Amino acid sequence: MTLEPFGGRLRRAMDERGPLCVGIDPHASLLAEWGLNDDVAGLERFSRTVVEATADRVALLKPQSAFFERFGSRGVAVLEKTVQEARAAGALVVMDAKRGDIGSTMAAYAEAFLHKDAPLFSDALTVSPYLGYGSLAPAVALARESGAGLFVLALTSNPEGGEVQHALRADGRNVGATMLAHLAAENAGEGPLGSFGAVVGATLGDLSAYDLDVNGPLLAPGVGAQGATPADLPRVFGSAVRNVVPNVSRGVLRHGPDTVALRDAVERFAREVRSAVTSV
Ligand SMILES: O=c1ccn([C@@H]2O[C@H](COP(=O)(O)O)[C@@H](O)[C@H]2O)c(=O)[nH]1
Repeated sequence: MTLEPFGGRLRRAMDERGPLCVGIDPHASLLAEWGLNDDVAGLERFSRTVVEATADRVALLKPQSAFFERFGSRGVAVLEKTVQEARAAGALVVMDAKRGDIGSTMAAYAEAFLHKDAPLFSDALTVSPYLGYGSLAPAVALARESGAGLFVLALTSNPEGGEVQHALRADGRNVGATMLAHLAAENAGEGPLGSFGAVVGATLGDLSAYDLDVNGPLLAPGVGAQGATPADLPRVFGSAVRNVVPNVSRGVLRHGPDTVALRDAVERFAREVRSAVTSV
């Protein structure tokens, strides 16, 4: 069965549930805070708890692959289960694996995450365009075929990102802006929202120098532990805020393992994001 394109599914989820992405980032320190061992059983309990507490109420869940890969093949097995259970419970899943390579290898990464029969199939995948945007072509093609989406690292939330993303090209445009322009071209004519989004940090301050209107979603990490707040979103994103899905990982996860406390934290962020977005 072919899925409806990711952009349409995400738009609906954002409208119905509110535009919030909760990260599943099983840091060793969080496992300890939750009273869990830093092992595969702890990883599994942590991830299942987050899915049970949140998957029926948030638009997007974002497992951070690194924290699962840390445990080798058994960690990846937990990641597979986490994705499948989150999707079965009604959330869209963006796999945060930030893959990027030459085109022929990128095709294999795409098969791993975006082929509809892959064990790790996810509704969307984060990808790095820093081997050249064109190197992502196999992932774009397979995402279109499967009804999945991509989130391309354009302007990341970390302060070190600027040395690459703010670098000026010969035409005077910077690298981050160039990635946004590629995405606008990818999403041209798509509705209600294109499936090819950008990662743009909520921590970056005023982005009015950029054309953020890529007709696709803007995944905005940085809210919570990295210091940005929902109230910052209109100032950072301007009118593009209507397509922003802020990500919160540690800001929610630190309220676990109690399910009610996790849900309360999600509701609080969701309410604040809704009110910030509708103020524009
Ligand atoms: O620019 C980026 C891209 C991805 N991330 C990821 O988002 C979460 C943020 O976690 P917090 O605990 O809310 O800080 C994490 O998985 C990062 O790898 C990002 O922060 N910035």
